[in-house]
Amino acid sequence: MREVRVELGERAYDILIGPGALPASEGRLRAAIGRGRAAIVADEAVWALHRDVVTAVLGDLPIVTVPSGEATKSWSEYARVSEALLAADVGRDGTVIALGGGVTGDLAGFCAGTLRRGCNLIQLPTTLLSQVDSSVGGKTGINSRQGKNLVGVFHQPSLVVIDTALLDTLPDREMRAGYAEVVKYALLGDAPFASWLEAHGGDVLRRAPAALAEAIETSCRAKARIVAEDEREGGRRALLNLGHTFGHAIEAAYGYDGRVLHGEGVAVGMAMAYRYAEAQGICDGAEAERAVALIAGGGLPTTLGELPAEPLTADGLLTAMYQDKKVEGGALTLILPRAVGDSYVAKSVAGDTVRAFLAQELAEA
Ligand SMILES: NC(=O)c1ccc[n+]([C@@H]2O[C@H](COP(=O)([O-])OP(=O)(O)OC[C@H]3O[C@@H](n4cnc5c(N)ncnc54)[C@H](O)[C@@H]3O)[C@@H](O)[C@H]2O)c1
Ligand SMILES: O=C(O)C(=O)C[C@@H](O)[C@H](O)[C@H](O)COP(=O)(O)O
Ligand SMILES: [Zn+2]
Repeated sequence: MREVRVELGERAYDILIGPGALPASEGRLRAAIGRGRAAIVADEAVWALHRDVVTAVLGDLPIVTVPSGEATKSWSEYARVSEALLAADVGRDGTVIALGGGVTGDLAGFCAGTLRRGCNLIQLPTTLLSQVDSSVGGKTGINSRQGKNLVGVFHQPSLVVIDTALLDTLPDREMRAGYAEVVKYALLGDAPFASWLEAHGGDVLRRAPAALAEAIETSCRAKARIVAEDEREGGRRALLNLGHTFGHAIEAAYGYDGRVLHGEGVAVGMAMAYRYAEAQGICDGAEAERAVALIAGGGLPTTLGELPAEPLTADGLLTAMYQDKKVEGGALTLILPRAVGDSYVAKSVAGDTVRAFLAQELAEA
């Protein structure tokens, strides 16, 4: 089994990666749970598919299932799940075990972070996206009417167990959506990884075990390094948001109804960040082209025109972008690429310039 440590002092934890990592980690899971009461919060589709392997390892714990899909990151599910955990007697010394993709992990993590002012959290991610990104780093939360992830807390897990065998049942579209976040690590700061993905991305998407484990470990190492340097996004962690200011605005415009998945919004958002940077003279055209090709090579959309028909407007998208948590002093912050494998945090980005860019993107869609 591969192991990655997130070096966060007294909140440090391990990420265990591999096919069969879940059954192989029984002892580590029991130690992480300790003596308090534990309960599982599970995506209902994942529970139906994988309950046997989970109960074989964890026994018959109280289980709270949540509906599959982004709409679950809501106030109503936050209230319902929190009440169910309290009813199951999960104490401050207790543990919430999140089983599912990023939706379940973000929601269950937020419940754990606020239940009795914070209890233990274990992440058992079951999508490629959650295995390379959302289960690590402690960002938890829900969406609000105003936008994406606007209510939440930083709450680190005490253990992350990534059983890559669980991906065998993941639909191909979800594999591609998770691959967008894999490509993100390459684009934001790892040019050799970009070259590796150009050669082996197809193997990752086909779930070839060696390529999959390599991509997941490389992604988790990249995220662990950045999170250890800047846990609460005071600076460098914002790089992990490459493509997300555009992407979150796109997701909001589609109403979180499943037509545009998070990874798909991020894919288009990253391509837009490269085109924006090229238009501003920050990034060379050939580099932007290479980045967009890497994203498209994963079977992902790179333009607004490839998304389902929806009456998007530049003003609507820009308004959503101003809900971004990176806004400072009323001005946009964007993660902008200089090249493949090199991006930086750009503050005080002029809204008018972005509006004109959005109008251009929509005109070409
Ligand atoms: N906290 C973070 O740092 C962070 C990072 C990236 C993304 N996110 C969030 O993660 C969410 C997206 O997560 P996601 O892409 O995992 O989506 P998801 O949780 O909605 O899961 C995608 C779909 O796959 C199904 N599924 C999950 N595991 C399966 C399996 N093994 N077999 C079959 N089906 C399975 C689910 O039922 C669901 O329909 C977004 O809300 C995004 O904002 C958070
Ligand atoms: O962990 C981070 O930091 C990230 O930005 C990872 C992103 O992939 C993820 O989508 C995150 O939830 C976005 O964070 P937000 O702060 O923009 O809500
Ligand atoms: Zn993301």
